[in-house]
Amino acid sequence: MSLALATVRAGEPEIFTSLQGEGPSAGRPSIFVRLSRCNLACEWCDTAYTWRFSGDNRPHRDGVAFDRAANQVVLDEAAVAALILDMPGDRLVVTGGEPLLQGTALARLLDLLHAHRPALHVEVETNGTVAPHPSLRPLVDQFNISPKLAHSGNPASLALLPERLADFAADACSFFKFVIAEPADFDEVLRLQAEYAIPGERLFVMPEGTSSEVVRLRSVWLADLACRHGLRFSDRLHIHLYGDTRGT
Ligand SMILES: C[S@@+](CC[C@H](N)C(=O)[O-])C[C@H]1O[C@@H](n2cnc3c(N)ncnc32)[C@H](O)[C@@H]1O
Ligand SMILES: Nc1nc2[nH]cc(C(=O)O)c2c(=O)[nH]1
Ligand code: SF4
Ligand SMILES: [Mg+2]
Repeated sequence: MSLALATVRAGEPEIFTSLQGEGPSAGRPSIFVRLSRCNLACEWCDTAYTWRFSGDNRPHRDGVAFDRAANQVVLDEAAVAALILDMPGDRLVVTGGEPLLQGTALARLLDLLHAHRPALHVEVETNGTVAPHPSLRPLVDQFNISPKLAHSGNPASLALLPERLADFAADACSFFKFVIAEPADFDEVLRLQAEYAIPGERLFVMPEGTSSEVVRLRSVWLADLACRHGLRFSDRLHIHLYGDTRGT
């Protein structure tokens, strides 16, 4: 089995250390591993290089066809584990692309890592459309679920799957993180919160943006809305620190 990973440059997997920039663990030094491929196609995706291989931006149920574009490298789990174990730290963030599309291979990777680092805390960033593979679920401490709202450009029939959202909403290890571009997007969050009974403690709103200035400008009114509705606010620390740079 092997894993398809995103790259920071041709052939070099995107595995890096940075502060977790978003969500409940923001500010914590973490090792990141970014997998490639996605089953959605958000118009404002800040990592489109992980899935835009074919040039065809329409959402795909089963992900775009793999090809060995410069944006992807395929490695076996043992090689990926060795690269990660070479880096200090007990927190891992698995992201992508949509990492849960490679659930079984990811479970094998986490098994290898846990054997060497039993205290490893694992977070998975996911769009909330894919059920974690049964072998994967016990190996993950925290899911950061970012369901895609209408402004992402994905049809709700692909992006907002009731069964998936209900399962994650019922799981105390899952934290929701909704990307907001306009105040009207907030209304959609409130509807989903009511529909799936997501507690405010596990619901973050986060400004859309890949520059510090845009994130800051959107944060002003978004923070006010979060306060008024008892929801948590997530900044994008890495954007303020490094801008829109691969591997940060
Ligand atoms: C690149 S995605 C990868 C994981 C998964 N595909 C998902 O969407 O959750 C990682 C996180 O970045 C967020 N994101 C992507 N592009 C963004 C943008 N332009 N502004 C704000 N957040 C963005 C996603 O919503 C998600 O929370
Ligand atoms: N520093 C940093 N924090 C992050 N939190 C979630 C990220 C992601 O791309 O999933 C991310 C990222 O790309 N960089
Ligand atoms: S689901 Fe995540 S990786 Fe996929 S297009 Fe949207 S933001 Fe990008
Ligand atoms: Mg990112």
